[in-house]
Amino acid sequence: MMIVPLLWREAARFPAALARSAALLVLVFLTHVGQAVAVAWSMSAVLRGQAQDVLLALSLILGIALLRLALSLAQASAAAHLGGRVRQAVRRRAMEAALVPERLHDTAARDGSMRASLGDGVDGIDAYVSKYVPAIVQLLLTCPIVVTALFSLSPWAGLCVAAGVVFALLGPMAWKRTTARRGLDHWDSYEALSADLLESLRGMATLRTLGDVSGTRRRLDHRSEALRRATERVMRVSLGETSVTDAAVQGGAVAAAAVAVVHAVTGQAPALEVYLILLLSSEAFRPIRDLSRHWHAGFLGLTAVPGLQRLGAFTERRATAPDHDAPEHTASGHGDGRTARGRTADALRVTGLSFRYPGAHVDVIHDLDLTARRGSLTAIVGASGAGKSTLFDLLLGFLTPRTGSIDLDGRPLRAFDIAVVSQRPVLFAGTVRDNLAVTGTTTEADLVEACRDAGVLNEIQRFPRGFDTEVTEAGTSLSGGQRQRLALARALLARRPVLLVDEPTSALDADRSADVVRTLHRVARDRVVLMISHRSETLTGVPDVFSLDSGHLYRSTS
Ligand SMILES: Nc1ncnc2c1ncn2[C@@H]1O[C@H](COP(=O)(O)OP(=O)(O)OP(=O)(O)O)[C@@H](O)[C@H]1O
Repeated sequence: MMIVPLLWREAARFPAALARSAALLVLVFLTHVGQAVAVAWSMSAVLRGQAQDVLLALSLILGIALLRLALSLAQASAAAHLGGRVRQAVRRRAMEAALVPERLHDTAARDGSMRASLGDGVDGIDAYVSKYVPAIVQLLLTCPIVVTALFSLSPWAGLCVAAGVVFALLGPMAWKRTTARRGLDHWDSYEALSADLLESLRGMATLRTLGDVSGTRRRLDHRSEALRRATERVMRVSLGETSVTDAAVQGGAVAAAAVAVVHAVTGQAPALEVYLILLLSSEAFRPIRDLSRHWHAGFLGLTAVPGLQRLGAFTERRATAPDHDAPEHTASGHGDGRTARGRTADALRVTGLSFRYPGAHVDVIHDLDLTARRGSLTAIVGASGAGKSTLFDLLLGFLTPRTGSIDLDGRPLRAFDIAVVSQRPVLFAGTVRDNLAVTGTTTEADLVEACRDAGVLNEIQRFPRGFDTEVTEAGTSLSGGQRQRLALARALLARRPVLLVDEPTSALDADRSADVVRTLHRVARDRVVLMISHRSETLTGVPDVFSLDSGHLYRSTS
């Protein structure tokens, strides 16, 4: 028997569902005991030749069997309900913890591992909570009753069964540590394989071009082999555990049967008592057999506990600041000067900003001051590794500065003040319309206007289904330039007072690039627009160009 307090706490969060599931399981068990008594009665009646009692006992057995069927169905449904509630709660908390910007900078986090924990790990927890936990409650409540009843019939039989129960429960504890260690090894192998698989699928095109498909296949084969070995080790240890439990159960039942035979031969007990001892000693071990069966069902989830714990799946998060992607509460329209519907702000001011990555010895951003104003574009240039993305992530609140402040019109900048177009924009599976409207409900006119401004309207209108065209996962059905311009349209539709744009024209030809830059200049009349760019043509006409060099910001002379 393995108790995981964390999972018990999860089950206890739903006391009514847990009580219903356990109570029904106890009732199902009591029908087994009732049936055992009725069978003993019928057999002793047969011996005594009392036909009426035999008939009565048989009717009782049939009635109990029907009752058990109904109770078992109700119990299965109660257990599924409990498991479903726990699964939902754990997954919700894990998702809340996983879908935070800080995760972007968690260098240890791998999407495949997270997927394994959130999927199979949480499903496994369901099995532990909905089946194993009620089975333990059943064991604790019913075993003492049956053993006491056996004691009252025959102290020796009671003693044999009690010893069998204790040995069946405590025996496997001898290698509890090995079981736990092998279980965790198994989960680690499983997570690693899931993570590698996902990464290989995502990078398939690159792997093909690099000619490393066979190398990746070999790596995945090694992972699979490691998982197979880990699974076998778990199976071996669990087989040992099952054998000990079975030996204890069989030993206890056989010893009690021997006592019953002695009673029968010596005539110490009437036939009814002998039959009762035989049948009840078998029933006394039923909760242990149930427990053993459910333990294996919940084992995968149990081993996923540390991974889920690292994800924060067992910790209730306090209410946080409004979601970065929360829909705007302003009226519709993407205020680009022609509509006055979006909120506006005058100045974004960064003062004395410093940042250092955890574990690093030097700051990536040094005492940085910057003011970007509404009315005209502000651009930042800098070599690779200068800290541009880090600065954007600080502005977006994905990272917490070591010193300094970021204000919008004199108050702290909030994540939902900002719309962003990143260098490699993320699109989601769904229609073009779904992707554009992620920041809130949008009218057709808004969509058309934003797409025209972003220079992507003509192409969308040429798609056979227009805005209802399906975009495949990660936007792979669109060109890089189309993705970039759709992302710009999406950012315009967000109607936020600050727009951050990272290399807005990196995937565009000269004509489209000029269109986008014109749009940004126009948008900047009504918003604070801060742009990272390397291309000189995008910097033409930009009054405020800053240069970032190893985390230090200088006003650029170009
Ligand atoms: N998660 C991280 N942990 C530790 N160091 C990091 C992390 N992310 C970035 N860095 C380091 O911070 C420095 C700045 O990186 P950053 O990505 O901000 O540069 P960048 O100017 O955006 O570069 P690029 O133009 O190539 O995108 C680099 O030296 C980089 O190695």
